[in-house]
Amino acid sequence: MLLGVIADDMTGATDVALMLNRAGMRTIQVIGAPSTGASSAGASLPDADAVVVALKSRTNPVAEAVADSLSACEALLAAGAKQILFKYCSTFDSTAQGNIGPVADALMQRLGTGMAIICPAFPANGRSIYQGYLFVGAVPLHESSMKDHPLTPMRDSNLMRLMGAQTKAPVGHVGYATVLAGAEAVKARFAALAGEGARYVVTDALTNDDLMVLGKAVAGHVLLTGGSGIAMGLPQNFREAGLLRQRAAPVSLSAPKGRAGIISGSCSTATRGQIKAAVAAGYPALKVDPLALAAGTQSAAQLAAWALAQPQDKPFLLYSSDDPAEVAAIQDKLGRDKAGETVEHAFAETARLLADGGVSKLLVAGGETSGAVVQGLGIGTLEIGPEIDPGVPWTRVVAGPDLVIALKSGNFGTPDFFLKAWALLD
Ligand SMILES: Nc1ncnc2c1ncn2[C@@H]1O[C@H](COP(=O)(O)OP(=O)(O)OP(=O)(O)O)[C@@H](O)[C@H]1O
Ligand SMILES: O=C(O)[C@@H](O)C(=O)CO
Repeated sequence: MLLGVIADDMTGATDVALMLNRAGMRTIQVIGAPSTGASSAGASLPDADAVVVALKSRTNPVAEAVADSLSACEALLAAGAKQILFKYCSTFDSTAQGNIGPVADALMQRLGTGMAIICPAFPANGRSIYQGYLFVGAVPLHESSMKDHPLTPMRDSNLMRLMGAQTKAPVGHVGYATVLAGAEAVKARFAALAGEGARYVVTDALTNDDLMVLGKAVAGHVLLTGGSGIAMGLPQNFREAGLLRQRAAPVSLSAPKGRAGIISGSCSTATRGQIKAAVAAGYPALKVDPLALAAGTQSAAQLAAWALAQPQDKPFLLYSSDDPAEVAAIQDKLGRDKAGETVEHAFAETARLLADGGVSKLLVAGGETSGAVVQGLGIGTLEIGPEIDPGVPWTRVVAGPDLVIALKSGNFGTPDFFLKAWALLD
């Protein structure tokens, strides 16, 4: 293994795995922190150029997030990783308590390094950094829909301040003019900032070319932190060092015979648009009611039975997705956590019943929903397939039931995502 990645959520993990796979690294995603009890922790990881460990550490208690990230790091190092990337969200999802700062601090200490880059930029999905401010499309992060995120509301866009609130370590900045001047200029700026005592460095990046420059500049860094964009330039470093052969990214994936379906617990604007398009295209669709689930008048068994009874010419769609006012009303009645858990639990159980019933091609929308479904299906390892849209690949289950599955971040994908994804399957 060349590169080890620790991702703080499930869909973020497939996002970065896709980025590496596209750039020519054979990448495997494993679910959960591998056990480090045994001295041979790395032996439990699959053989690949890059391994992405998908954690659920974005919003859990800080101590747990740190412990899981360190376990993952240990296993990746034991398997031979030469560089570690801590992957968080391209919208820097976190609070003043963490978990980005504390996890990065712990990894920095474990890896014995004095500096790490901070780069959530992902231009293909509209995330760019200028003067250290993170933008989502045309607006600064704190003006985007992330300002109202239920768990990690982002009310500032300045990455130096956001990171500064989560760590005691000084945070510096590499401006855009330096990035435009190339990798050597960036390296010189890193050295100057290190001399001034900086331990984290926010880097401006507006385009994929900028990410390639930054990727080159961090070739010698043992720890990187960022979104999937910063992974773009890393395979080339390994190739130039003679450690990686040229390899074409997959353009399709052969899927096992069986039914196709969609499960969506994501309530994002993007997902709701994608559901609208699927319903308009005549996909059989059933809206799941969290209140009925909580009251026991709707159940996973009923959802699965409905889905398996639908004609097979179009994928079925099970969705709890709703607009913010409806979600707020349900949260008022059930409590926010109970509402989320009720839906996630139902979808996890439904997915298990669907796989038992012959479903072999599944699209899942939403990070938390994906985590629950992957757990419900007992998936241990995923191999990365072709890109459906930036940040969202098809994957094949390697350890677990025989199926192909795509895990879509709430905010990702074009409006016809649920319609076009199937064309990439053989
Ligand atoms: N109708 C609903 N009312 C209340 N909560 C809901 C409803 N539908 C889904 N949920 C819950 O809302 C949460 C949605 O989070 P999820 O991470 O799956 O989607 P997302 O936030 O759009 O995606 P991402 O994290 O990838 O951006 C889940 O906990 C889900 O169970
Ligand atoms: O970086 C992103 O935006 C995504 O990979 C993600 O982490 C969504 O949860």
